[in-house]
Amino acid sequence: MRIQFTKMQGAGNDFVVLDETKGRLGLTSAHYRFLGDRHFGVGADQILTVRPSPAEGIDFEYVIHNADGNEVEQCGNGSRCFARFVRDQGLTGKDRIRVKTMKGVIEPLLTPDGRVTVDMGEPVFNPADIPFDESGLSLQAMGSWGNWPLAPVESAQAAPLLVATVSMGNPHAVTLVADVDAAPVATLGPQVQANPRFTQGVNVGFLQVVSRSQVRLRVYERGVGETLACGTGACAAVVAGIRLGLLDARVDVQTRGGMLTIAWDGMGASVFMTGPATTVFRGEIDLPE
Ligand SMILES: N[C@@H](CCC[C@H](N)C(=O)O)C(=O)O
Repeated sequence: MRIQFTKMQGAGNDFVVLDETKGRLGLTSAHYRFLGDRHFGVGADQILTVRPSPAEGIDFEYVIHNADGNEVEQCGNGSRCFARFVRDQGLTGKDRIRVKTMKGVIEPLLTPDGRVTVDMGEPVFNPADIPFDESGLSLQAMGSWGNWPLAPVESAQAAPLLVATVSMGNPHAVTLVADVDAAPVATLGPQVQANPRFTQGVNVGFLQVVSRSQVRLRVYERGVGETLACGTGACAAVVAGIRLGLLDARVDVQTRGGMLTIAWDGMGASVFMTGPATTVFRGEIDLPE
Protein backbone atom coordinates (compact mmCIF):
# COMPACT_ATOMS: atom_id res chain seq x y z
CA MET A 1 0.00 0.00 0.00
CA ARG A 2 1.27 3.49 -0.91
CA ILE A 3 0.48 6.35 1.47
CA GLN A 4 1.06 10.11 1.47
CA PHE A 5 2.73 11.80 4.41
CA THR A 6 4.06 15.16 5.57
CA LYS A 7 7.37 15.41 7.43
CA MET A 8 7.32 18.14 10.10
CA GLN A 9 9.39 19.31 13.04
CA GLY A 10 8.92 21.47 16.10
CA ALA A 11 12.16 22.57 17.80
CA GLY A 12 13.82 19.56 16.16
CA ASN A 13 11.35 16.98 17.53
CA ASP A 14 10.33 15.42 14.21
CA PHE A 15 7.13 13.85 12.96
CA VAL A 16 5.53 11.95 10.14
CA VAL A 17 2.00 13.38 9.86
CA LEU A 18 -0.79 11.32 8.27
CA ASP A 19 -4.21 12.56 7.14
CA GLU A 20 -7.04 10.17 8.05
CA THR A 21 -9.78 12.81 7.84
CA LYS A 22 -11.23 11.14 4.74
CA GLY A 23 -10.78 7.54 5.83
CA ARG A 24 -8.67 5.23 7.93
CA LEU A 25 -5.41 3.90 6.52
CA GLY A 26 -5.62 0.83 8.76
CA LEU A 27 -1.98 0.97 9.87
CA THR A 28 -0.51 -1.51 12.32
CA SER A 29 2.10 -0.97 15.02
CA ALA A 30 4.69 -2.42 12.59
CA HIS A 31 3.74 0.24 10.03
CA TYR A 32 4.26 3.03 12.57
CA ARG A 33 7.66 1.53 13.48
CA PHE A 34 8.56 1.44 9.79
CA LEU A 35 7.55 5.08 9.25
CA GLY A 36 9.59 6.13 12.27
CA ASP A 37 12.67 4.15 11.22
CA ARG A 38 15.49 6.48 10.12
CA HIS A 39 17.19 3.81 8.00
CA PHE A 40 14.42 1.80 6.36
CA GLY A 41 11.44 4.21 6.54
CA VAL A 42 10.94 7.99 6.65
CA GLY A 43 12.39 8.63 10.12
CA ALA A 44 10.62 10.42 12.97
CA ASP A 45 10.36 10.57 16.76
CA GLN A 46 6.57 10.30 16.56
CA ILE A 47 3.91 9.57 13.95
CA LEU A 48 0.85 11.83 14.19
CA THR A 49 -2.47 10.84 12.65
CA VAL A 50 -5.18 13.47 12.08
CA ARG A 51 -8.78 12.24 12.24
CA PRO A 52 -12.17 14.00 11.88
CA SER A 53 -14.03 15.58 14.78
CA PRO A 54 -15.18 12.92 17.25
CA ALA A 55 -17.79 15.18 18.93
CA GLU A 56 -19.65 18.49 18.84
CA GLY A 57 -17.40 21.43 19.74
CA ILE A 58 -14.20 19.58 18.87
CA ASP A 59 -12.51 20.17 15.50
CA PHE A 60 -10.30 17.10 15.13
CA GLU A 61 -8.85 14.10 16.87
CA TYR A 62 -5.16 13.38 16.68
CA VAL A 63 -3.47 10.12 17.54
CA ILE A 64 0.18 9.81 18.53
CA HIS A 65 2.52 6.86 18.09
CA ASN A 66 6.11 6.80 19.33
CA ALA A 67 8.82 5.57 16.95
CA ASP A 68 8.64 2.17 18.70
CA GLY A 69 5.08 1.75 17.32
CA ASN A 70 3.23 2.25 20.62
CA GLU A 71 0.34 4.68 20.92
CA VAL A 72 0.80 7.37 23.60
CA GLU A 73 -1.38 9.91 25.34
CA GLN A 74 0.09 13.31 24.52
CA CYS A 75 2.74 15.16 22.48
CA GLY A 76 3.39 18.88 22.91
CA ASN A 77 5.60 19.62 19.91
CA GLY A 78 3.34 17.39 17.86
CA SER A 79 0.27 19.43 18.81
CA ARG A 80 1.84 22.56 17.29
CA CYS A 81 2.73 20.66 14.10
CA PHE A 82 -0.79 19.20 14.02
CA ALA A 83 -2.23 22.76 14.07
CA ARG A 84 0.10 23.97 11.31
CA PHE A 85 -0.76 20.84 9.26
CA VAL A 86 -4.55 21.21 9.38
CA ARG A 87 -4.27 24.89 8.38
CA ASP A 88 -1.75 24.33 5.58
CA GLN A 89 -3.77 21.41 4.18
CA GLY A 90 -6.94 23.55 4.17
CA LEU A 91 -8.67 21.19 6.63
CA THR A 92 -9.76 24.21 8.73
CA GLY A 93 -9.75 27.99 8.46
CA LYS A 94 -9.61 28.46 12.24
CA ASP A 95 -6.70 29.93 14.20
CA ARG A 96 -7.82 28.37 17.47
CA ILE A 97 -8.41 24.65 17.17
CA ARG A 98 -9.87 22.24 19.68
CA VAL A 99 -8.42 18.76 19.31
CA LYS A 100 -9.06 15.54 21.18
CA THR A 101 -6.08 13.45 22.23
CA MET A 102 -6.09 10.22 24.22
CA LYS A 103 -5.93 12.20 27.50
CA GLY A 104 -8.38 15.01 26.81
CA VAL A 105 -8.91 18.10 24.70
CA ILE A 106 -6.11 20.62 24.07
CA GLU A 107 -6.27 23.96 22.23
CA PRO A 108 -3.55 25.09 19.84
CA LEU A 109 -3.67 28.71 18.65
CA LEU A 110 -1.81 29.78 15.48
CA THR A 111 -0.29 33.19 16.24
CA PRO A 112 0.55 35.96 13.70
CA ASP A 113 4.32 35.47 14.21
CA GLY A 114 4.06 31.94 12.80
CA ARG A 115 4.46 30.18 16.12
CA VAL A 116 1.78 28.14 17.87
CA THR A 117 0.63 28.52 21.49
CA VAL A 118 -1.06 25.48 22.99
CA ASP A 119 -3.26 25.29 26.07
CA MET A 120 -1.92 21.94 27.29
CA GLY A 121 -4.37 21.65 30.20
CA GLU A 122 -3.51 21.27 33.89
CA PRO A 123 -0.56 19.27 35.14
CA VAL A 124 -1.39 16.22 37.26
CA PHE A 125 0.53 15.42 40.46
CA ASN A 126 -1.44 12.57 42.03
CA PRO A 127 1.01 9.61 41.85
CA ALA A 128 -1.68 7.09 40.87
CA ASP A 129 -2.66 9.27 37.90
CA ILE A 130 0.89 9.76 36.57
CA PRO A 131 1.12 6.72 37.08
CA PHE A 132 3.87 6.35 39.72
CA ASP A 133 3.74 3.55 42.27
CA GLU A 134 4.74 5.19 45.56
CA SER A 135 4.03 2.14 47.73
CA GLY A 136 6.61 1.59 50.44
CA LEU A 137 8.06 5.09 50.15
CA SER A 138 7.71 6.92 53.44
CA LEU A 139 7.43 10.69 53.40
CA GLN A 140 10.65 10.91 55.36
CA ALA A 141 12.41 8.81 52.76
CA MET A 142 10.99 11.01 50.03
CA GLY A 143 12.68 14.17 51.31
CA SER A 144 11.38 17.49 50.01
CA TRP A 145 12.19 20.51 47.94
CA GLY A 146 9.88 23.33 48.94
CA ASN A 147 6.55 21.74 49.85
CA TRP A 148 6.64 19.12 47.14
CA PRO A 149 7.97 15.67 47.99
CA LEU A 150 10.34 14.27 45.45
CA ALA A 151 10.42 10.57 44.80
CA PRO A 152 13.66 8.63 45.21
CA VAL A 153 14.00 6.39 42.16
CA GLU A 154 16.32 3.46 42.55
CA SER A 155 19.06 3.43 39.92
CA ALA A 156 22.53 2.01 39.38
CA GLN A 157 23.86 5.12 41.12
CA ALA A 158 24.94 4.81 44.74
CA ALA A 159 22.10 7.00 46.06
CA PRO A 160 18.54 6.97 44.69
CA LEU A 161 17.94 9.75 42.20
CA LEU A 162 15.43 12.36 43.34
CA VAL A 163 12.86 13.08 40.66
CA ALA A 164 9.76 15.27 40.49
CA THR A 165 6.90 13.29 38.99
CA VAL A 166 4.31 15.09 36.83
CA SER A 167 1.80 14.09 34.18
CA MET A 168 1.02 16.37 31.26
CA GLY A 169 -1.32 13.67 29.97
CA ASN A 170 1.82 11.53 29.64
CA PRO A 171 4.23 10.63 32.46
CA HIS A 172 7.35 12.66 33.26
CA ALA A 173 10.17 12.42 35.82
CA VAL A 174 12.29 15.56 36.14
CA THR A 175 15.67 15.75 37.84
CA LEU A 176 17.83 18.82 38.46
CA VAL A 177 21.35 18.93 37.05
CA ALA A 178 24.10 21.53 37.30
CA ASP A 179 25.10 21.29 33.63
CA VAL A 180 22.78 19.74 31.11
CA ASP A 181 25.62 19.16 28.61
CA ALA A 182 27.40 16.95 31.13
CA ALA A 183 24.23 15.15 32.32
CA PRO A 184 24.36 11.33 31.90
CA VAL A 185 21.20 11.32 29.76
CA ALA A 186 22.08 8.20 27.76
CA THR A 187 22.77 6.08 30.86
CA LEU A 188 20.47 7.47 33.54
CA GLY A 189 17.56 8.09 31.13
CA PRO A 190 16.97 4.39 30.36
CA GLN A 191 17.58 3.39 34.01
CA VAL A 192 14.89 5.71 35.35
CA GLN A 193 12.63 4.78 32.47
CA ALA A 194 12.91 1.09 33.30
CA ASN A 195 12.12 1.62 36.99
CA PRO A 196 9.04 -0.52 37.75
CA ARG A 197 7.50 2.27 39.85
CA PHE A 198 6.63 3.94 36.53
CA THR A 199 4.09 1.34 35.58
CA GLN A 200 3.55 2.76 32.08
CA GLY A 201 7.11 3.96 31.52
CA VAL A 202 8.21 7.58 31.78
CA ASN A 203 9.87 10.44 29.93
CA VAL A 204 12.98 11.55 31.83
CA GLY A 205 13.88 15.26 31.91
CA PHE A 206 17.28 16.71 32.92
CA LEU A 207 16.72 20.32 33.96
CA GLN A 208 19.38 23.00 34.39
CA VAL A 209 18.10 26.22 35.95
CA VAL A 210 19.99 29.18 34.42
CA SER A 211 17.87 31.95 35.99
CA ARG A 212 14.28 32.31 37.24
CA SER A 213 13.10 32.73 33.64
CA GLN A 214 15.59 30.60 31.69
CA VAL A 215 16.32 26.90 31.77
CA ARG A 216 18.11 24.33 29.64
CA LEU A 217 16.53 20.91 29.18
CA ARG A 218 17.28 17.50 27.70
CA VAL A 219 14.68 14.73 27.67
CA TYR A 220 15.11 10.98 27.27
CA GLU A 221 11.72 10.11 25.80
CA ARG A 222 9.74 6.94 26.33
CA GLY A 223 9.57 4.89 23.13
CA VAL A 224 12.25 6.93 21.32
CA GLY A 225 15.37 7.81 23.36
CA GLU A 226 16.78 11.33 23.62
CA THR A 227 15.07 13.77 21.25
CA LEU A 228 16.12 17.31 20.29
CA ALA A 229 13.11 18.65 22.21
CA CYS A 230 10.07 17.38 24.10
CA GLY A 231 7.12 19.77 24.46
CA THR A 232 5.34 17.97 27.30
CA GLY A 233 8.79 17.48 28.86
CA ALA A 234 9.33 21.25 28.79
CA CYS A 235 5.90 21.80 30.40
CA ALA A 236 6.62 19.20 33.10
CA ALA A 237 10.11 20.58 33.83
CA VAL A 238 8.89 24.18 34.17
CA VAL A 239 5.93 23.14 36.33
CA ALA A 240 8.36 21.20 38.55
CA GLY A 241 10.73 24.20 38.74
CA ILE A 242 7.87 26.55 39.63
CA ARG A 243 6.54 24.22 42.34
CA LEU A 244 10.01 23.94 43.77
CA GLY A 245 10.20 27.74 44.01
CA LEU A 246 13.05 27.98 41.52
CA LEU A 247 11.26 29.56 38.54
CA ASP A 248 8.89 32.42 37.71
CA ALA A 249 5.57 31.89 35.93
CA ARG A 250 6.97 32.34 32.41
CA VAL A 251 10.14 30.53 31.37
CA ASP A 252 12.18 30.16 28.19
CA VAL A 253 13.31 26.56 27.73
CA GLN A 254 16.42 26.05 25.61
CA THR A 255 16.40 22.57 24.12
CA ARG A 256 18.98 21.10 21.76
CA GLY A 257 16.63 21.78 18.82
CA GLY A 258 15.19 25.19 19.64
CA MET A 259 13.43 27.43 22.13
CA LEU A 260 10.05 26.84 23.77
CA THR A 261 8.29 29.26 26.12
CA ILE A 262 6.23 27.77 28.92
CA ALA A 263 3.82 29.71 31.16
CA TRP A 264 1.98 28.40 34.22
CA ASP A 265 0.12 30.43 36.86
CA GLY A 266 0.07 27.64 39.43
CA MET A 267 -2.35 25.06 40.81
CA GLY A 268 -5.65 24.91 38.94
CA ALA A 269 -4.26 26.72 35.86
CA SER A 270 -3.49 25.37 32.41
CA VAL A 271 0.09 25.18 31.14
CA PHE A 272 0.68 27.21 27.96
CA MET A 273 3.44 26.20 25.55
CA THR A 274 4.63 28.44 22.67
CA GLY A 275 7.03 27.34 19.97
CA PRO A 276 7.70 26.75 16.28
CA ALA A 277 6.07 24.25 13.90
CA THR A 278 7.61 23.70 10.47
CA THR A 279 6.85 21.56 7.42
CA VAL A 280 10.01 19.90 6.09
CA PHE A 281 8.72 18.03 3.03
CA ARG A 282 5.84 16.01 1.67
CA GLY A 283 6.11 12.59 0.09
CA GLU A 284 4.64 9.17 -0.47
CA ILE A 285 5.96 5.79 0.52
CA ASP A 286 5.14 2.15 -0.07
CA LEU A 287 4.44 0.36 3.19
CA PRO A 288 5.86 -3.15 3.59
CA GLU A 289 3.33 -6.01 3.55
N1 LIG B 1 7.86 14.53 21.93
C1 LIG B 1 6.65 14.66 22.62
C2 LIG B 1 6.26 13.57 23.57
C3 LIG B 1 5.90 12.29 22.81
C4 LIG B 1 5.39 11.17 23.67
C5 LIG B 1 6.40 10.65 24.67
N2 LIG B 1 7.56 10.08 24.04
C6 LIG B 1 5.73 9.63 25.57
O1 LIG B 1 5.93 8.42 25.37
O2 LIG B 1 4.97 10.03 26.47
C7 LIG B 1 6.36 16.06 23.11
O3 LIG B 1 6.76 17.01 22.42
O4 LIG B 1 5.67 16.23 24.10
